[in-house]
Amino acid sequence: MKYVSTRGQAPELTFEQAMLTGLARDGGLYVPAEIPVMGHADIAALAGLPYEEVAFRIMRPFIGDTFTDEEFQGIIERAYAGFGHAARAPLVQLDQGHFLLELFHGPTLAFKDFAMQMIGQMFQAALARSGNRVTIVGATSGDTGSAAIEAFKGLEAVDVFILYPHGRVSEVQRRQMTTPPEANVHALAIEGHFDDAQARVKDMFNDFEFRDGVRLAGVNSINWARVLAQVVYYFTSAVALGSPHRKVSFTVPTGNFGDIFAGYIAKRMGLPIDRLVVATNLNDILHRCLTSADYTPDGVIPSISPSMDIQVSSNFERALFDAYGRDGAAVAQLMDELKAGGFRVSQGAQQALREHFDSGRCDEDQTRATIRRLRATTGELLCPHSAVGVHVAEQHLHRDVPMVTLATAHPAKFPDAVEAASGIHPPLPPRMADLYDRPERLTPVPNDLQAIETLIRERIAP
Ligand SMILES: Cc1ncc(COP(=O)(O)O)c(C=O)c1O
Ligand SMILES: N[C@@H](CCOP(=O)(O)O)C(=O)O
Repeated sequence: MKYVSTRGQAPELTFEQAMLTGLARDGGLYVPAEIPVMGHADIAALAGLPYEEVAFRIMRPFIGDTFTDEEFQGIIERAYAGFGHAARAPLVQLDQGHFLLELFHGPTLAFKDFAMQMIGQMFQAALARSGNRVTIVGATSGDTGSAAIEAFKGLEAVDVFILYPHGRVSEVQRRQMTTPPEANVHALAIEGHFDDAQARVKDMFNDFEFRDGVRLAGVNSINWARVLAQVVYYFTSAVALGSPHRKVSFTVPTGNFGDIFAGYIAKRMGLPIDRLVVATNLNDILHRCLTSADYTPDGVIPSISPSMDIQVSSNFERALFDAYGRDGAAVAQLMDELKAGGFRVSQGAQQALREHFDSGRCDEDQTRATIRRLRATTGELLCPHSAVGVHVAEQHLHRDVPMVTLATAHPAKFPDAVEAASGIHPPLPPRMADLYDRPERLTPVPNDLQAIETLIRERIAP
């Protein structure tokens, strides 16, 4: 299995190289050269299997000879051992034909744990074999950062630097990043919003002297391995609802387009997914683009679903690559236009996107009303991101096709917003009950590439 860049100018890599490389050297994102397709019988055979076994069968064709079967099984077992639910990703029925996929039973209470725990294990195994050290740099609007710190804290061969937008993550998210005492963890509070943090991370990858000097690695969803691990729960949930004998649709609270892109990969692999519905908050650039073809960021608006306060949606580039017939030059051109302000998707590419994706938007009042109503009617207490998903899903229900909405975070990560909407203060699980008492450690940084690179160099100096 080879991986190619969405901008067509970087060398093809193996899975292991793509995982450790992060961003391609031409600024693009790695994707598999070909998507392996699973037959009807192979998908049917997933019914009733433990999550770990499904994960093995789905991911195995993508990893080539990076790990033996035995090593890979061990990695998967260790990755999911710390999850607080035997099913790992349980399905709950909300209404006739509408289901919620709870993805918040991992160690940091968000869907990011599904991929980050896997990546942590895979990095450890690969680095132990090579004897190399890496410097991980990540951008977060709250959840990627805490999941990455949880997965990499205390590892000998890794320093992990997480840039989060100062004052724009929830207190629980911030404390999850700033309270781990391990010396290899560095929480950096950047002046600006998530798009600034993500842009600086990409700048660091595009500064080859810095990148090679510190052996930079990335754990944002620019890393293909992140997307791959998220493909698995589309299969477990669809099969539980009758696939491959029956079609299923998904609604995904979306920001950086990584999670929904994993659903698209599941569909390309043969899972009979009918619609993939992009659910956005006020930062609705993806909804606007899918409906009007215009992709022009117009400033991030802070919302009560802060993890989705994103206007430059990194993985949309992967979807555009396919929509433009895998024409790297066309994607590179669009990304240049984006740097200059924005771009328009061609008619053909928009049509190609709309073959798979629908979209919708949920404002702040609708988010609060959905949290309140779902608590009253189903007993389910939603986080604001999941509420955005449920609201949009409700506009896309079809009688004959079950809809699965992804519940991407635990309500206790956003207690103030949830309490304001529902009157209920969601408690943290007992293992985190002292989160508010633990000392915090963070470094404020300006939105300035040189300053951030200097700080990282100083911190990792022997
Ligand atoms: C809780 C939550 N929901 C939804 C999203 C959006 O996911 P994606 O960025 O993969 O579109 C995020 C951030 O990524 C998140 O943290
Ligand atoms: N919402 C994310 C933003 C980063 O997304 P990623 O999937 O590219 O890591 C977060 O919580 O940090």
